Amino acid sequence: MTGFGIDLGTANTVVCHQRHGVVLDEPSVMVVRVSETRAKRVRPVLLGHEARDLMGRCPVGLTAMRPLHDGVIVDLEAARAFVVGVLGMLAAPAWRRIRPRAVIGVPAGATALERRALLEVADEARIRSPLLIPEPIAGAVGCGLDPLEPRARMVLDIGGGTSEITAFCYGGVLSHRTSRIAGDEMTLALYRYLRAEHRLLVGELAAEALKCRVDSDQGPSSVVQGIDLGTGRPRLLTLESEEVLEALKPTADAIIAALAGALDDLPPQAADDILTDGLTVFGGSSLLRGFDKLVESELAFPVRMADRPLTCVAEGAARCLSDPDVVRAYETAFLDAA
Ligand SMILES: Nc1ncnc2c1ncn2[C@@H]1O[C@H](COP(=O)(O)OP(=O)(O)OP(=O)(O)O)[C@@H](O)[C@H]1O
Repeated sequence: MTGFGIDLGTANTVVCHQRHGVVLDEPSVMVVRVSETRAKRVRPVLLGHEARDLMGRCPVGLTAMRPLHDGVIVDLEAARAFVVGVLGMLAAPAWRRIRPRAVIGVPAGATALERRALLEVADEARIRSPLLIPEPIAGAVGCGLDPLEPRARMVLDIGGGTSEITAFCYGGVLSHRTSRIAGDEMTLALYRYLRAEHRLLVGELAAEALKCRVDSDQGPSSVVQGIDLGTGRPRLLTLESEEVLEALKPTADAIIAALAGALDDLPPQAADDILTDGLTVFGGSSLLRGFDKLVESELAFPVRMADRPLTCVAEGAARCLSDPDVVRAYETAFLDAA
Protein backbone atom coordinates (compact mmCIF):
# COMPACT_ATOMS: atom_id res chain seq x y z
CA MET A 1 0.00 0.00 0.00
CA THR A 2 1.51 3.37 -0.99
CA GLY A 3 0.68 6.83 0.12
CA PHE A 4 1.62 10.49 -0.07
CA GLY A 5 3.78 13.06 1.66
CA ILE A 6 2.08 16.45 1.91
CA ASP A 7 3.58 19.88 2.57
CA LEU A 8 0.69 22.25 3.16
CA GLY A 9 2.56 25.56 3.18
CA THR A 10 1.62 29.21 3.58
CA ALA A 11 2.80 29.91 0.02
CA ASN A 12 2.76 26.52 -1.74
CA THR A 13 1.21 23.09 -1.36
CA VAL A 14 3.30 20.14 -2.55
CA VAL A 15 2.18 16.50 -2.70
CA CYS A 16 4.71 13.73 -3.27
CA HIS A 17 3.72 10.15 -4.09
CA GLN A 18 5.79 7.52 -2.31
CA ARG A 19 6.82 5.90 -5.64
CA HIS A 20 6.11 8.48 -8.37
CA GLY A 21 7.65 11.57 -6.75
CA VAL A 22 6.10 15.05 -6.79
CA VAL A 23 2.58 14.84 -8.26
CA LEU A 24 1.23 18.26 -7.28
CA ASP A 25 2.84 21.65 -6.69
CA GLU A 26 0.36 24.54 -6.47
CA PRO A 27 0.24 27.93 -4.73
CA SER A 28 -1.81 27.76 -1.51
CA VAL A 29 -4.35 30.24 -2.82
CA MET A 30 -8.04 29.99 -3.65
CA VAL A 31 -10.59 32.39 -5.06
CA VAL A 32 -14.01 32.34 -3.38
CA ARG A 33 -17.21 34.35 -3.64
CA VAL A 34 -17.22 37.21 -1.12
CA SER A 35 -20.73 36.14 -0.07
CA GLU A 36 -19.32 32.73 0.96
CA THR A 37 -16.33 33.85 3.02
CA ARG A 38 -18.27 33.41 6.25
CA ALA A 39 -20.49 30.58 5.04
CA LYS A 40 -20.56 27.12 6.63
CA ARG A 41 -19.45 25.51 3.36
CA VAL A 42 -16.96 27.38 1.16
CA ARG A 43 -16.77 26.29 -2.50
CA PRO A 44 -13.63 27.64 -4.19
CA VAL A 45 -14.15 29.14 -7.64
CA LEU A 46 -10.45 28.77 -8.51
CA LEU A 47 -7.53 27.00 -6.83
CA GLY A 48 -3.75 26.99 -7.00
CA HIS A 49 -2.03 28.63 -9.99
CA GLU A 50 -5.31 29.82 -11.51
CA ALA A 51 -6.29 31.46 -8.23
CA ARG A 52 -2.86 33.05 -7.80
CA ASP A 53 -3.11 34.61 -11.27
CA LEU A 54 -6.19 36.49 -10.03
CA MET A 55 -4.49 37.91 -6.91
CA GLY A 56 -4.76 41.71 -6.92
CA ARG A 57 -7.09 41.51 -9.96
CA CYS A 58 -10.24 39.96 -8.46
CA PRO A 59 -13.45 41.41 -9.92
CA VAL A 60 -16.24 42.57 -7.61
CA GLY A 61 -17.84 39.66 -5.79
CA LEU A 62 -14.72 37.48 -5.74
CA THR A 63 -11.79 37.46 -3.34
CA ALA A 64 -8.47 35.61 -3.28
CA MET A 65 -7.48 34.05 0.03
CA ARG A 66 -4.73 31.96 1.51
CA PRO A 67 -6.10 29.26 3.78
CA LEU A 68 -2.94 29.15 5.91
CA HIS A 69 -1.22 31.87 7.88
CA ASP A 70 2.31 31.47 9.20
CA GLY A 71 2.12 27.80 8.22
CA VAL A 72 -0.91 26.97 10.35
CA ILE A 73 -4.65 26.71 9.85
CA VAL A 74 -6.60 29.64 11.24
CA ASP A 75 -9.90 29.19 9.39
CA LEU A 76 -10.92 25.53 9.50
CA GLU A 77 -13.58 25.75 6.78
CA ALA A 78 -11.35 27.66 4.34
CA ALA A 79 -8.55 25.14 4.89
CA ARG A 80 -10.93 22.20 4.45
CA ALA A 81 -12.24 23.63 1.19
CA PHE A 82 -8.71 24.23 -0.08
CA VAL A 83 -7.29 20.81 0.85
CA VAL A 84 -10.30 18.90 -0.48
CA GLY A 85 -10.19 20.95 -3.70
CA VAL A 86 -6.46 20.78 -4.26
CA LEU A 87 -6.26 17.03 -3.60
CA GLY A 88 -9.17 16.62 -6.01
CA MET A 89 -6.85 18.09 -8.68
CA LEU A 90 -4.63 15.02 -8.45
CA ALA A 91 -4.94 12.97 -11.59
CA ALA A 92 -5.05 9.74 -9.56
CA PRO A 93 -8.70 8.65 -9.43
CA ALA A 94 -7.54 6.23 -6.72
CA TRP A 95 -7.77 9.14 -4.29
CA ARG A 96 -11.52 9.17 -4.78
CA ARG A 97 -11.99 5.39 -4.58
CA ILE A 98 -9.76 4.49 -1.66
CA ARG A 99 -8.67 6.51 1.33
CA PRO A 100 -4.90 6.96 0.86
CA ARG A 101 -2.37 7.16 3.67
CA ALA A 102 -0.38 10.34 4.12
CA VAL A 103 2.32 11.87 6.26
CA ILE A 104 1.73 15.61 6.51
CA GLY A 105 4.30 18.25 7.40
CA VAL A 106 3.39 20.57 10.27
CA PRO A 107 5.40 23.59 11.46
CA ALA A 108 7.58 22.53 14.39
CA GLY A 109 6.21 25.48 16.37
CA ALA A 110 2.53 24.49 15.85
CA THR A 111 0.45 24.16 19.01
CA ALA A 112 -1.57 21.06 19.93
CA LEU A 113 -4.72 22.88 18.75
CA GLU A 114 -3.19 23.78 15.39
CA ARG A 115 -2.07 20.17 14.89
CA ARG A 116 -5.58 18.97 15.75
CA ALA A 117 -7.05 21.36 13.13
CA LEU A 118 -4.73 19.91 10.47
CA LEU A 119 -5.72 16.34 11.37
CA GLU A 120 -9.42 17.25 11.14
CA VAL A 121 -8.90 18.80 7.72
CA ALA A 122 -6.94 15.74 6.55
CA ASP A 123 -9.74 13.47 7.72
CA GLU A 124 -12.29 15.52 5.78
CA ALA A 125 -10.07 15.22 2.72
CA ARG A 126 -10.44 11.40 3.00
CA ILE A 127 -6.89 10.73 4.16
CA ARG A 128 -6.72 7.50 6.13
CA SER A 129 -5.05 7.70 9.58
CA PRO A 130 -3.03 10.84 8.72
CA LEU A 131 0.30 11.22 10.50
CA LEU A 132 2.03 14.51 11.24
CA ILE A 133 5.75 15.17 10.98
CA PRO A 134 7.50 18.43 11.90
CA GLU A 135 8.45 20.16 8.62
CA PRO A 136 12.14 20.65 9.57
CA ILE A 137 12.48 16.90 10.15
CA ALA A 138 10.64 16.02 6.91
CA GLY A 139 12.87 18.48 5.03
CA ALA A 140 15.99 16.97 6.61
CA VAL A 141 14.91 13.49 5.48
CA GLY A 142 14.17 14.92 2.00
CA CYS A 143 17.75 16.27 1.95
CA GLY A 144 19.18 12.85 2.79
CA LEU A 145 19.86 13.39 6.52
CA ASP A 146 19.02 10.70 9.07
CA PRO A 147 17.29 12.36 12.06
CA LEU A 148 17.73 9.20 14.17
CA GLU A 149 21.54 9.06 14.05
CA PRO A 150 23.48 10.04 17.18
CA ARG A 151 24.96 13.19 15.66
CA ALA A 152 23.62 16.73 16.02
CA ARG A 153 22.23 18.34 12.85
CA MET A 154 20.84 21.77 12.19
CA VAL A 155 18.39 22.79 9.45
CA LEU A 156 16.93 26.14 8.44
CA ASP A 157 13.58 26.12 6.61
CA ILE A 158 12.73 29.56 5.16
CA GLY A 159 9.27 29.41 3.61
CA GLY A 160 6.68 32.07 2.85
CA GLY A 161 5.21 32.69 6.30
CA THR A 162 7.81 31.33 8.73
CA SER A 163 11.49 30.57 9.14
CA GLU A 164 12.22 27.61 11.38
CA ILE A 165 15.64 26.80 12.77
CA THR A 166 15.95 23.36 14.30
CA ALA A 167 18.77 21.32 15.79
CA PHE A 168 18.05 17.66 16.44
CA CYS A 169 19.83 14.44 17.30
CA TYR A 170 18.86 10.78 17.81
CA GLY A 171 15.11 11.35 17.58
CA GLY A 172 14.97 14.41 19.85
CA VAL A 173 15.09 18.20 19.68
CA LEU A 174 18.20 20.12 20.79
CA SER A 175 17.05 23.64 20.00
CA HIS A 176 14.34 25.31 18.00
CA ARG A 177 13.43 28.87 16.96
CA THR A 178 10.52 30.06 14.82
CA SER A 179 10.45 33.50 13.23
CA ARG A 180 7.59 35.15 11.33
CA ILE A 181 10.25 36.73 9.13
CA ALA A 182 10.37 34.78 5.88
CA GLY A 183 9.47 35.20 2.19
CA ASP A 184 6.26 37.22 2.72
CA GLU A 185 8.14 39.68 4.94
CA MET A 186 10.85 40.00 2.30
CA THR A 187 8.23 40.83 -0.33
CA LEU A 188 6.67 43.37 2.03
CA ALA A 189 10.08 44.92 2.74
CA LEU A 190 10.63 45.39 -1.00
CA TYR A 191 7.14 46.86 -1.45
CA ARG A 192 7.81 49.35 1.37
CA TYR A 193 11.26 50.19 0.00
CA LEU A 194 9.89 51.01 -3.48
CA ARG A 195 7.18 53.14 -1.92
CA ALA A 196 9.51 55.05 0.40
CA GLU A 197 12.63 55.41 -1.77
CA HIS A 198 11.17 55.56 -5.29
CA ARG A 199 7.59 56.77 -4.63
CA LEU A 200 6.37 53.77 -6.61
CA LEU A 201 3.32 51.68 -5.66
CA VAL A 202 3.54 48.09 -6.94
CA GLY A 203 1.29 45.04 -6.63
CA GLU A 204 2.14 42.11 -4.37
CA LEU A 205 2.84 39.81 -7.33
CA ALA A 206 5.14 42.40 -8.96
CA ALA A 207 7.12 42.87 -5.72
CA GLU A 208 7.47 39.09 -5.29
CA ALA A 209 8.52 38.61 -8.93
CA LEU A 210 11.17 41.31 -8.53
CA LYS A 211 12.50 39.60 -5.39
CA CYS A 212 12.73 36.22 -7.14
CA ARG A 213 14.22 37.69 -10.34
CA VAL A 214 17.47 38.78 -8.70
CA ASP A 215 18.21 35.07 -8.28
CA SER A 216 18.27 34.37 -12.01
CA ASP A 217 20.97 35.34 -14.48
CA GLN A 218 18.87 37.92 -16.26
CA GLY A 219 21.46 40.65 -15.97
CA PRO A 220 22.46 43.13 -13.31
CA SER A 221 19.22 45.12 -13.38
CA SER A 222 15.46 44.52 -13.33
CA VAL A 223 12.54 46.61 -14.50
CA VAL A 224 9.45 46.97 -12.33
CA GLN A 225 6.20 48.68 -13.22
CA GLY A 226 3.93 50.49 -10.77
CA ILE A 227 1.95 53.64 -10.05
CA ASP A 228 3.91 56.86 -9.43
CA LEU A 229 2.70 58.19 -6.06
CA GLY A 230 3.29 61.79 -7.18
CA THR A 231 1.47 61.78 -10.51
CA GLY A 232 -0.87 58.82 -10.04
CA ARG A 233 0.29 57.52 -13.43
CA PRO A 234 1.99 54.21 -14.37
CA ARG A 235 5.80 54.36 -14.34
CA LEU A 236 8.65 51.96 -15.15
CA LEU A 237 11.62 51.79 -12.79
CA THR A 238 14.97 50.11 -13.46
CA LEU A 239 16.67 48.75 -10.35
CA GLU A 240 20.14 47.27 -9.95
CA SER A 241 20.07 43.77 -8.42
CA GLU A 242 22.40 45.04 -5.69
CA GLU A 243 19.83 47.64 -4.65
CA VAL A 244 17.10 44.98 -4.40
CA LEU A 245 19.37 42.80 -2.26
CA GLU A 246 20.22 45.80 -0.08
CA ALA A 247 16.49 46.44 0.51
CA LEU A 248 16.09 42.80 1.57
CA LYS A 249 19.17 42.72 3.80
CA PRO A 250 17.40 43.70 7.08
CA THR A 251 15.00 40.73 6.74
CA ALA A 252 17.86 38.35 5.89
CA ASP A 253 19.77 39.74 8.91
CA ALA A 254 16.78 39.05 11.21
CA ILE A 255 16.79 35.39 10.10
CA ILE A 256 20.54 35.17 10.74
CA ALA A 257 20.03 36.65 14.24
CA ALA A 258 17.47 33.90 15.01
CA LEU A 259 19.95 31.35 13.70
CA ALA A 260 22.67 32.69 16.01
CA GLY A 261 20.20 32.44 18.94
CA ALA A 262 19.46 28.78 18.17
CA LEU A 263 23.20 28.06 18.05
CA ASP A 264 23.66 29.69 21.46
CA ASP A 265 21.10 27.26 22.95
CA LEU A 266 23.17 24.20 22.01
CA PRO A 267 25.36 22.15 24.32
CA PRO A 268 29.05 22.45 23.26
CA GLN A 269 29.40 18.93 21.79
CA ALA A 270 26.29 19.39 19.64
CA ALA A 271 27.51 22.81 18.50
CA ASP A 272 30.80 21.15 17.55
CA ASP A 273 28.98 18.64 15.25
CA ILE A 274 27.10 21.45 13.56
CA LEU A 275 30.13 23.69 13.11
CA THR A 276 31.90 20.72 11.49
CA ASP A 277 29.05 19.43 9.28
CA GLY A 278 27.39 22.77 8.60
CA LEU A 279 23.81 23.92 8.28
CA THR A 280 21.32 22.49 5.75
CA VAL A 281 19.02 25.14 4.27
CA PHE A 282 15.75 24.65 2.36
CA GLY A 283 12.41 26.37 1.69
CA GLY A 284 11.70 28.70 -1.26
CA SER A 285 13.19 31.82 0.34
CA SER A 286 16.58 30.12 0.66
CA LEU A 287 16.80 30.74 -3.11
CA LEU A 288 17.37 34.43 -2.43
CA ARG A 289 20.62 35.21 -4.22
CA GLY A 290 23.66 35.16 -1.97
CA PHE A 291 21.78 34.04 1.15
CA ASP A 292 24.11 31.06 1.69
CA LYS A 293 27.21 33.27 1.39
CA LEU A 294 25.69 35.78 3.82
CA VAL A 295 25.13 33.05 6.46
CA GLU A 296 28.62 31.66 5.90
CA SER A 297 30.25 35.06 6.30
CA GLU A 298 28.18 36.05 9.38
CA LEU A 299 28.39 32.77 11.30
CA ALA A 300 31.55 31.23 9.85
CA PHE A 301 30.32 27.69 9.30
CA PRO A 302 29.54 25.75 6.13
CA VAL A 303 26.10 26.06 4.56
CA ARG A 304 24.62 23.33 2.39
CA MET A 305 21.74 24.37 0.14
CA ALA A 306 19.11 21.69 -0.59
CA ASP A 307 19.00 20.36 -4.15
CA ARG A 308 15.20 20.77 -4.25
CA PRO A 309 14.42 23.44 -1.64
CA LEU A 310 10.75 23.80 -2.60
CA THR A 311 9.80 20.12 -2.57
CA CYS A 312 12.13 18.40 -0.06
CA VAL A 313 9.60 18.62 2.82
CA ALA A 314 6.92 16.72 0.85
CA GLU A 315 9.55 14.28 -0.46
CA GLY A 316 10.86 13.63 3.06
CA ALA A 317 7.30 13.19 4.40
CA ALA A 318 6.60 10.61 1.66
CA ARG A 319 9.82 8.78 2.55
CA CYS A 320 8.72 8.66 6.21
CA LEU A 321 5.71 6.50 5.22
CA SER A 322 8.12 3.60 5.03
CA ASP A 323 10.14 4.76 8.05
CA PRO A 324 7.58 5.04 10.85
CA ASP A 325 10.35 5.19 13.48
CA VAL A 326 11.15 8.77 12.41
CA VAL A 327 7.48 9.79 12.64
CA ARG A 328 7.11 8.13 16.05
CA ALA A 329 10.32 9.67 17.41
CA TYR A 330 9.41 13.23 16.43
CA GLU A 331 5.61 13.01 16.79
CA THR A 332 5.44 15.04 19.97
CA ALA A 333 9.13 15.95 20.34
CA PHE A 334 8.54 19.66 19.68
CA LEU A 335 5.44 19.89 21.90
CA ASP A 336 7.44 18.20 24.68
CA ALA A 337 10.39 20.56 24.15
CA ALA A 338 8.18 23.69 24.23
N1 LIG B 1 14.24 32.66 -6.35
C1 LIG B 1 13.68 33.08 -5.21
N2 LIG B 1 14.26 34.08 -4.49
C2 LIG B 1 13.72 34.50 -3.34
N3 LIG B 1 12.58 34.00 -2.81
C3 LIG B 1 11.96 33.00 -3.48
C4 LIG B 1 12.47 32.49 -4.71
N4 LIG B 1 11.63 31.52 -5.15
C5 LIG B 1 10.63 31.41 -4.24
N5 LIG B 1 10.82 32.30 -3.24
C6 LIG B 1 9.95 32.55 -2.08
O1 LIG B 1 9.77 31.34 -1.38
C7 LIG B 1 8.55 31.42 -0.62
C8 LIG B 1 7.79 30.13 -0.75
O2 LIG B 1 8.59 29.10 -0.24
P1 LIG B 1 7.94 27.71 0.24
O3 LIG B 1 7.11 27.13 -0.84
O4 LIG B 1 9.05 26.87 0.77
O5 LIG B 1 7.00 28.25 1.41
P2 LIG B 1 5.85 27.47 2.20
O6 LIG B 1 6.36 26.10 2.56
O7 LIG B 1 4.59 27.51 1.44
O8 LIG B 1 5.74 28.42 3.47
P3 LIG B 1 5.76 28.07 5.05
O9 LIG B 1 6.89 27.07 5.24
O10 LIG B 1 6.03 29.37 5.71
O11 LIG B 1 4.41 27.51 5.34
C9 LIG B 1 7.76 32.60 -1.21
O12 LIG B 1 7.79 33.68 -0.27
C10 LIG B 1 8.54 32.96 -2.47
O13 LIG B 1 8.47 34.34 -2.79
